[in-house]
Amino acid sequence: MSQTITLALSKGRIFDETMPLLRAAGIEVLEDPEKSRKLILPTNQNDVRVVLVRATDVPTYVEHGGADLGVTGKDTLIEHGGLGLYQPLDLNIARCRVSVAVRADFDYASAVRQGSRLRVATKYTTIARDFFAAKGVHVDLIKLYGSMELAPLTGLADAIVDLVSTGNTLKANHLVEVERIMDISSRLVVNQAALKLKQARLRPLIDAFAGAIQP
Ligand SMILES: Nc1ncnc2c1ncn2[C@@H]1O[C@H](COP(=O)(O)OP(=O)(O)OP(=O)(O)O)[C@@H](O)[C@H]1O
Ligand SMILES: O=P(O)(O)OC[C@H]1O[C@H](OP(=O)(O)OP(=O)(O)O)[C@H](O)[C@@H]1O
Repeated sequence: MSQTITLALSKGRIFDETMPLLRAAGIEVLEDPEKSRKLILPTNQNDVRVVLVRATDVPTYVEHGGADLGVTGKDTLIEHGGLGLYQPLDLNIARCRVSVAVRADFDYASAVRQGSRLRVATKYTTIARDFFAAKGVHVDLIKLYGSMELAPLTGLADAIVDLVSTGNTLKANHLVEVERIMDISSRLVVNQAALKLKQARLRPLIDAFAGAIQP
């Protein structure tokens, strides 16, 4: 295993919110991912590079050693399963929640009370399955990869399970949040083999991240 450290990040909020933590570890990314088409970005440290991957692919890259470490949402981590990943830190960034939402004119409480079978569209099938199973609500899950808010508006589903932060997306689509399933933030994930083999470089990095986490 080479001694280069590879950090997997997704463009957008995870990249942006990870930058202050990297700076605390003395690392500056030398190119702006919004301006460059490069997928491997150099840093001011010769032995550290950042690879840009889809948010849902971060755990996969780290699990299989395509990256030594990465930053990923708890939502993504649960859906991935987290197998083979060391998860030393909750970075307290990209905070939001996973919720159930329905059309404002859909009576969710009485559907649940009456034991109706609910059609639920979501990208988060593991979280949704576990949540409704624990409540004893029967659901037909419809897997989507984005724009979940559209599903109740088009008759595809009765409800969605999706991320909510300000609530603006729900509001803009005339949906209401009816249950909060869990709070979400992003975690540092580390390849277990890399942690052993590159300890000398990774430990101080993890410690610097830990020291820079905002409450
Ligand atoms: N509105 C939000 N506010 C705060 N955090 C969020 C919000 N939306 C998503 N997140 C968090 O940021 C992570 C990355 O979200 P992002 O929107 O960048 O990727 P994505 O579009 O969900 O993933 P992919 O491109 O792989 O489908 C999510 O997994 C979640 O933990
Ligand atoms: O409650 P709000 O503050 O409106 O945030 C919630 C929205 O944020 C996320 O989408 P995002 O903006 O990341 O778009 P994307 O999933 O298409 O990347 C999520 O999928 C919701 O749609």
